[in-house]
Amino acid sequence: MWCMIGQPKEKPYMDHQEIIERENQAMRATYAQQLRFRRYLMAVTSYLIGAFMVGLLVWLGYLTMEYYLYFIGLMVLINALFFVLFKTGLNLRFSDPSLTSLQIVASTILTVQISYLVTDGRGILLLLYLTSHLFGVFRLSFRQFLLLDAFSIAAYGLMLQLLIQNRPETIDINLEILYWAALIIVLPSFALMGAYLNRLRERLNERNTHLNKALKKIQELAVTDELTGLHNRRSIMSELSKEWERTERSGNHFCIALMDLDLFKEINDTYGHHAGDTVLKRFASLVSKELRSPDSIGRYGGEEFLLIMPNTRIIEAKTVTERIREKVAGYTHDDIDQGLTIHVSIGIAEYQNQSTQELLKQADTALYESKNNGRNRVSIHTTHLFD
Ligand SMILES: Nc1nc2c(ncn2[C@@H]2O[C@H](COP(=O)(O)OP(=O)(O)OP(=O)(O)O)[C@@H](O)[C@H]2O)c(=O)[nH]1
Repeated sequence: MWCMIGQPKEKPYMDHQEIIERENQAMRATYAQQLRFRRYLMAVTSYLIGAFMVGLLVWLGYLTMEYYLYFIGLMVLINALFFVLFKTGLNLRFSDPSLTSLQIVASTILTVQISYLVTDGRGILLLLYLTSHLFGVFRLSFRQFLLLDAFSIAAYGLMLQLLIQNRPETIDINLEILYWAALIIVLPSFALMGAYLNRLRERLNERNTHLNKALKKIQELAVTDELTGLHNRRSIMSELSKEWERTERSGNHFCIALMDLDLFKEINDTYGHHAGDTVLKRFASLVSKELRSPDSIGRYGGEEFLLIMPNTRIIEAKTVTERIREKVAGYTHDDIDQGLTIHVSIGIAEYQNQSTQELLKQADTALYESKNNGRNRVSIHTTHLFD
């Protein structure tokens, strides 16, 4: 959001940019949640592959059907739990809403149990540890990864200890230690890969933030008058079109005012261009302070400004612009010259179903009248008003 001079800091309504920004945020949040759910579905797929592999062990006679059903039951339970967490949005209450660590812990516990229950073919189950840890590569920090690795290695170690204690005759101890050593070696390498991907992701995020900032700045520059900080001509004309469309739909009223600094050329000629610029900036600031939040003001030309007053009848517009005129006239630019005052001539017109061009022309005619009648005054364009 860019900041126009004189716009109140806290607005009682959301403007167009704020609405867009909020919509974007909501869209990003929805997209992130969809992405998490897609990753969860990937995890479900890897569970199914796991179920198939364990099924092969059953077929080979290394695991009883009873234990296999226990494995399938637990697998369904775990996945149903995560499904509910993602679908109800409860996952958003966790510090990591992707629940990556939790999912890896759950699948590790399941795999360790099956590793304990099989009578042979334990080596194939090592692949399940690796696939579950693969998911962490996308998400976890190096530290989180190491913690998970430590957990998995310790769980496997504990399982091994129980095997040695309870069924030493069914295992080849050297081979089992070799499996464990493989885990100890391979899992930390995943952590390194994860850390590398994390760094890449961070760099990408930084670059994105940078680009977003640059884009905002460009958008800001595209609509802002550099000198005064008000809307530039293109932007205020676009505001006028929007107000015209809004009012046409709602059947409400709005007014515009063209404001032109009086004898401004003399300021430039007498005090220099820099002093002229200072006066323009000050004028912008003075006027902005007098406006209500729905009003918009922009620099229409060199020392000419266009004010749009939504939901306003001509009598109210007259009151507002008279107040502006008085404020401007009452300000002394002592830093330029002791007691120096600048005046503004104003022409106002009310929307009466005419086109924006016609409306501008009417305000301009009224402004011309103010100039002709001695300047420092507000004139109303009255044609059509009482039709
Ligand atoms: N300092 C400065 N002067 C500007 C800028 N844009 C326009 N001007 C000057 O504004 C002056 C406008 O002069 P005129 O159009 O003759 O109008 P005026 O002197 O205000 O006389 P009236 O409008 O009849 O009261 C010109 O001298 C322009 O050079 C600007 O950005 N900075």
